[in-house]
Amino acid sequence: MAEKPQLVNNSPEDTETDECMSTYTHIYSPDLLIDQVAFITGGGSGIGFRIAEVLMRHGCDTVIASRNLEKLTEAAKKLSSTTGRRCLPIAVDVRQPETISAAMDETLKTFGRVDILINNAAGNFLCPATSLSFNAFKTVMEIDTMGTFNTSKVVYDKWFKDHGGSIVNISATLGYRGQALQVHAGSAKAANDAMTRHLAVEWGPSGVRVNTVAPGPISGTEGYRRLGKTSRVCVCSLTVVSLCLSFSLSLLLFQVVHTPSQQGFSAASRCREPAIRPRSHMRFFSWPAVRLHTSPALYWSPTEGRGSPRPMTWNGCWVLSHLALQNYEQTAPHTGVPVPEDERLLVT
Ligand SMILES: CC/C=C\C/C=C\C/C=C\C/C=C\C/C=C\C/C=C\C=C\C(=O)SCCNC(=O)CCNC(=O)[C@H](O)C(C)(C)COP(=O)(O)OP(=O)(O)OC[C@H]1O[C@@H](n2cnc3c(N)ncnc32)[C@H](O)[C@@H]1OP(=O)(O)O
Ligand SMILES: NC(=O)C1=CN([C@@H]2O[C@H](COP(=O)(O)OP(=O)(O)OC[C@H]3O[C@@H](n4cnc5c(N)ncnc54)[C@H](OP(=O)(O)O)[C@@H]3O)[C@@H](O)[C@H]2O)C=CC1
Repeated sequence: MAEKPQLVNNSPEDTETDECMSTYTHIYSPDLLIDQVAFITGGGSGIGFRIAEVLMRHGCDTVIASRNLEKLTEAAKKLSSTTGRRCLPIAVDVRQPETISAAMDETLKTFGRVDILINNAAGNFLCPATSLSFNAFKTVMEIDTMGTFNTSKVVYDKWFKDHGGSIVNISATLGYRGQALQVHAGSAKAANDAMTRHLAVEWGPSGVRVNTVAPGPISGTEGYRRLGKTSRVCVCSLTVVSLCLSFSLSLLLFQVVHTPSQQGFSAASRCREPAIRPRSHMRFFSWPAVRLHTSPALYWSPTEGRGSPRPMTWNGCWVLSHLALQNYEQTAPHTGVPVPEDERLLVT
């Protein structure tokens, strides 16, 4: 009889810095992305850095692209020495399509292919609308929204159009209900969410999947630091914050590798209770709350439907990610063993 599939629960340590994790437990095969190539904007820090690390730990080579080449070079060294995979740092301003175009040329020359695009680069700061200059609003729209379009279009034209691929846009939940001091970032991310749906429909026939992951506040990141102490207390008052940069791990891998068709997966959350402990997340995300939609976009919205956003704990992300995978794939990660419907929420 096949061994009963179980999810492991080995959380990595929390960290406040852009260092690779000192230990790592694979929940999927280490070879899952072997010899694939990911182009990650903003991959030199924060969430983008962690995404690069996780993909590389599964056999992927990466390009990390942003404005600060010194920072990228440092990050690439850390990533390569920890994972044994290649990481190419390239200076890019996503507001300037010609820099992205040159970066793609360099990527194809070095690696010969691109399989995954992570649109993670963004800019944000807290500012009330009344104090926000026209240029400040425009700057955030240009980095977050134009930047996402620019990069997607260049990568599509130069490679995905003929070879297919997977685009994952890093969004944010702050615009779902409206947050003070965030009209610029909320508007930009909302536009990106719409862009995700449109491009998924248009480019699906070329074998390109376009999805969104929308995190709530993630501690240990620049975005989180920029909230400032007072705002952090407002946002996090009920929750023990823990780093969950690794949220990207299983969910992104699941998305980029396992979603078989143009139609993606929508994990629309409806949180009705304090979601602090993993068990809450289990109920919260239990079937059929995690459900398949015909929408091509994936929205992981751990704070949607709540009065105020709260940081997702690592364990919550862990559970959510596995639920997403299990419910969609109906197989256990790593083993491929089919998961009986009544046993899909196993967590050890
Ligand atoms: C009473 C209420 C109490 C509490 C509030 C409660 C809740 C808080 C609200 C919501 C929080 C809820 C959840 C949020 C949780 C987490 C965050 C979620 C999402 C995070 C999204 C992110 O994107 S995080 C990414 C963070 N990292 C970065 O931003 C790094 C990159 N950033 C930059 O490079 C710069 O900061 C930049 C974005 C400004 C771009 O740089 P550059 O191109 O060089 O532009 P500049 O020339 O410097 O500036 C352009 C114009 O913008 C104006 N500006 C710049 N900074 C500010 C600022 N801090 N405040 C206001 N305006 C600013 C600048 O002056 C320029 O405008 P001019 O008119 O002067 O030209
Ligand atoms: N932190 C959080 O709590 C949350 C974050 N997010 C999203 O996660 C993503 C990462 O944020 P986080 O890790 O916090 O922040 P970081 O500041 O670490 O990441 C943003 C990255 O974008 C790059 N970048 C900024 N502007 C440009 C540009 N014009 N061209 C190219 N690259 C650029 C920066 O590098 P460089 O300076 O070298 O250009 C930086 O590496 C963002 O999309 C953010 O909106 C969403 C919800 C919550």
